[in-house]
Amino acid sequence: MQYILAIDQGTTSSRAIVFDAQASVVGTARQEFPQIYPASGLVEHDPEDLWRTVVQSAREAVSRTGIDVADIAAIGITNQRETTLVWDRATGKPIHNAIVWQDRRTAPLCAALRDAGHEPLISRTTGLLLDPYFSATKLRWILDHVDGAKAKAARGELAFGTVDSFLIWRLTGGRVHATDATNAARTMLFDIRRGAWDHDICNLLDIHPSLLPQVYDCAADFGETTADLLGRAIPIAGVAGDQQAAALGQACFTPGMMKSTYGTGCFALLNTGERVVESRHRLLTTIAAQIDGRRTYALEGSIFVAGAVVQWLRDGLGVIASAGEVQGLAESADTTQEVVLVPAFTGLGAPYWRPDCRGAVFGLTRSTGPAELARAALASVGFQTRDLLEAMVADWTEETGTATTPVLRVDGGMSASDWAMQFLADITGAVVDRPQFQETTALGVAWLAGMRTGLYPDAETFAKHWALDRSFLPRLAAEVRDEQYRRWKKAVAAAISMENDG
Ligand SMILES: Nc1ncnc2c1ncn2[C@@H]1O[C@H](COP(=O)(O)OP(=O)(O)O)[C@@H](O)[C@H]1O
Ligand SMILES: O=P(O)(O)OC[C@H](O)CO
Repeated sequence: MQYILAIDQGTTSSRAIVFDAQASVVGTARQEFPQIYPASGLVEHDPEDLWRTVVQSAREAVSRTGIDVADIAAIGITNQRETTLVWDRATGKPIHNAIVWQDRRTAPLCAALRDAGHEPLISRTTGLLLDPYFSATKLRWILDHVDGAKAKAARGELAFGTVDSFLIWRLTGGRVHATDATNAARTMLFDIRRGAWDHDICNLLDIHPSLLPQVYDCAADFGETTADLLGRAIPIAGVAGDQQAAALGQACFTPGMMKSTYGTGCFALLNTGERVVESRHRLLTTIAAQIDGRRTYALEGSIFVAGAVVQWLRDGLGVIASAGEVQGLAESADTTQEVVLVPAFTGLGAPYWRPDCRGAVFGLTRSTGPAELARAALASVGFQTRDLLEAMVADWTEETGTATTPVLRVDGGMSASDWAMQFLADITGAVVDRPQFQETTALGVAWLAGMRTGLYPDAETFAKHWALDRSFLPRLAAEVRDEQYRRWKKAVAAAISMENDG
């Protein structure tokens, strides 16, 4: 028993990685799947695409390594969070496409709940804000819009879950309906202090308790896969939302440590240890991990569009053929043009929380071209991170009484761009550390599963594996940095002022 199979079901692709006993990668496989955009602000995934790509990539990763399946000690599952599925318990078939975390269709319901004065209870209990980002209102939407769903839910015939739950259900042949505390913390139905579903919020949203999965530690017994999937039953021993898993993979085990992941979106997590820090600056409070029944917490800043802006340059504008080309194009930009791009394609996340805001570009001239747009696109990710970092430092300083800017441990597809990472350091004034090993999300959940099965060591020993690839130091003078940031804030304010204005 010397391998761990990590499944990373992300927003744009499903990945499977086999790790050996030293937590080194011995095999990987990845499959993309289609994004479904039914209308502006709406994003769905076909659940069968999620399932198919997970199974295929797991099989491919295992067969590429040539290892004996009997040597896989356990599986770890990490996933895009908040994305909401409801399936029929009898057939295992979802009753609607998965509604993806980016989807804004429940903005009116969130606004109605806010107007009715429910936000304080929800924030205090769940650590979240009333935003369509989270699962609860998406679940309500499915129950309200699928014929017969409410009656079936009342009869206990339906199951709700985030992607981890759906995968666990399918992998175990419908025997286990479970999730872990980090995923539960993203539903807006979970009391993060008590570590239990909150009856008041469930009642408020009319969510029948039979819909909800059992909530376990991140390293726990989540059942065994059916033998037909990989040739042998394998225990599922670790589960965590992908951003929490990345924080573990980045070895952010100590309060004050921070990671920032640049995938489709950007998610920055600051470890606050056992403290539940209530943000005064519109960040989220979330469960960072639950191990041996002990919960640790994080402050989180969530940005909906990071690498997705590069995808837009590639697929929407067609100015690059692959994501890797964006840096060269950005470097060729005329730097005297001060183009600012606010990529609010699916609204603005932290700290603005404006689901109805849409993107905008400022400073266009007759000679603005693809290079200037590419530069502005990469820069927008740095500016958005500064928004988060300012809020985080303020919250953490108020909590601890010490003002320090944390080092940013970065990862995710976009962190491959040296230009973007240097700009990030320049505009935030923070040191940006990129590790050698980039699959931190898979590594984090592999650690949970491996620790549970006795293959991997405790956190402290595991943290020693973290190795630096490159450190980006801030080079801009503070006045220049602040002037550029001031223009960004003006651009965001202008984009917000256009909200609902066509
Ligand atoms: N060299 C690069 N420069 C900038 N962005 C990149 C680069 N390579 C990938 N990306 C972006 O990173 C994202 C993919 O990162 P990944 O961590 O795989 O995301 P996810 O888990 O959300 O699917 C894509 O949005 C892509 O545009
Ligand atoms: O799949 P990713 O890497 O885009 O992460 C998505 C987040 O979990 C959404 O909260």
